[in-house]
Amino acid sequence: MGGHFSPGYAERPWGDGSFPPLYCPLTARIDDNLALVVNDRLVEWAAEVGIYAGRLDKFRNTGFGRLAVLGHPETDDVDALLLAAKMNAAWWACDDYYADESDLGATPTELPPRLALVMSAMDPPPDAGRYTAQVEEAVRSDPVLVALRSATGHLKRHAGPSQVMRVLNTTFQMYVSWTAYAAWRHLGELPPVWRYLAARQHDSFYTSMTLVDVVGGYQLDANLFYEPRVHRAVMQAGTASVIVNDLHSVEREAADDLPDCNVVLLIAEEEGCPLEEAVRAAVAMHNDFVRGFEDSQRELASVPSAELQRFLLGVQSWMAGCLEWHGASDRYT
Ligand SMILES: CC(C)=CCC/C(C)=C(\C)COP(=O)(O)OP(=O)(O)O
Repeated sequence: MGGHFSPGYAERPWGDGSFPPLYCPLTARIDDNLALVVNDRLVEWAAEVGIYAGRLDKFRNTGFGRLAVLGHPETDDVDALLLAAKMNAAWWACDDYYADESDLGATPTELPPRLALVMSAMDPPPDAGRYTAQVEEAVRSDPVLVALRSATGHLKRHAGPSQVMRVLNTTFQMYVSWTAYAAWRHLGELPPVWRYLAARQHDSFYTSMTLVDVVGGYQLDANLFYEPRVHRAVMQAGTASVIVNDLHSVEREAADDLPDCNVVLLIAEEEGCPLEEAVRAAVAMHNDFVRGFEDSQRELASVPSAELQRFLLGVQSWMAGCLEWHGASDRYT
C-alpha cells in the first residue's frame, strides 16, 4: 500500500519562487516509476478512444497519470489509479475541446449543447427508440464523448451506485459554471471576481476528489459525503486546488484568442493593479481556503467513522499532489 499518512502542512514554494509560498499539505508519495506505468497505460487508452489525436506526445508529457499517482497515495493498484487518470483526462479533454481551446474547436455557442450531450454519454437515458440510436451515433463519432463514456465504464467497475451518481452529478453541476464562462466569453464580458469565484467554487477539483474513496477501494456513505460539514470541507479543498490551477495557468489562459476566466487576471482587471499584486491576492485567498479545510478537518476529527477520516486524509493528499503536479507538468511550463 502507498504512503497513506499525513506528512502535515507547510508553506510551499511554487513557480519561480518569486511569489509568497502556498500554504498546502505536503506530498505523501512521489513514485515516478508507478506514475510512468499509469501514464503509459493512459496514453494507450487515449489512442484507443481518439482524444488528442496527433498530439499524443504532448498529452503524454502533461502526465495525467502522474497526477493520479500523486493525488491518490493511498493505493498502488494500477487499475484503480488508471481510473482516476482516465476520468481526469476525459474531464480535461472536455474542457480543452469544448470550452477553452479555440484551435481544438472550442466555441462558446456550441458549448451548452455539447455539454448536454455529455450527460447522455455518461448517463445514457432510457431508450427512446430511433432517437436513442441517433444519440448513440453522435456519441460514437466524438472522441471526447467516447472518452467520457469509457472512463465512466471504468468507474462503474470500481464504484457502488451512489458513488457513481455522486461523480456524474458533480460533473453535470460543474458544467453549469462552464456555461456561465461561455456566455461571458461570447459577450466579451469580464465577470466581477465575486461572480467568477461563485461559479469556480462549483467548477473545481472537488470533482476530482469525488473519486478519493473509489480509488482507495472503500466507500464513504452518501449521507456522510453530503453531510454539510464534510461537503464544506471538500469544497474548501477543491477551491484551494483550483486556485493553484489558476495561478499556474495565467499565461496559457491569457494567450488564447478568447482569453479564459482566471482569478488572477480578473483581480488585476478589477483592482487595476499589476499582475504580481493580483497573484499575491490569489495566494492569500488560496491559503485561507487551506486553513479553512484544516479547521474543518479538526472539527470533523471527532466523527467516529474510519471511512470519513480516511476520506478527509485522501482529500488532503489530493491537494498536495495537485500542487506537486502543477509545478512539473508540461501543460503549465
Ligand atoms: C479535471 C477536472 C476535474 C476539471 C474540473 C474543472 C477544472 C478544475 C479544470 C478543467 C481546470 O480548469 P482550467 O480550465 O482553468 O484548467 P487548465 O488551466 O486549462 O488546465
